[in-house]
Amino acid sequence: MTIYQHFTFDAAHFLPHVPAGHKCKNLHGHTYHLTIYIAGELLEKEGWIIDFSDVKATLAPIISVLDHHLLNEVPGLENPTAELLAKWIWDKTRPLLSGLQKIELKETPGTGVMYEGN
Ligand SMILES: Nc1nc2c(c(=O)[nH]1)N=C([C@H](O)[C@H](O)COP(=O)(O)OP(=O)(O)OP(=O)(O)O)CN2
Ligand SMILES: [Zn+2]
Repeated sequence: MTIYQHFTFDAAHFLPHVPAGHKCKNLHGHTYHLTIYIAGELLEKEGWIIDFSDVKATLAPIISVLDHHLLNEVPGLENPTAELLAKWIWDKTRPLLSGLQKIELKETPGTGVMYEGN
């Protein structure tokens, strides 16, 4: 069984490696939508895979590094594309959440990335 939990955070960024004149070279912001998928066995007594509260508590310190910050200043996010941000979130979350299966990160209503660790 797989459960999921949705988070949002707001952050500014610019993309340093796009060609001159590309709009994303300018500082701008997004409301990111992050969905975390966790797979595991149903615990018989509790009737759940993991308490959603525990997932929220695990993600909180990771998201707080991003929320209302300039992503380019976060170590490891000097080129904060959606792809590299998803990988960064995965790399921070995976050691803390053993059943982590997939993350989805939407940068705009119509664009985003899915990452399963490879
Ligand atoms: N593969 C990727 N392409 C782009 C990324 C990315 O992370 N991965 N990022 C950007 C920029 O961050 C940009 O802010 C997003 O631009 P865009 O999709 O054009 O979004 P808009 O809302 O500005 O689109 P409009 O159609 O102009 O409203 C670009 N590409
Ligand atoms: Zn952007």
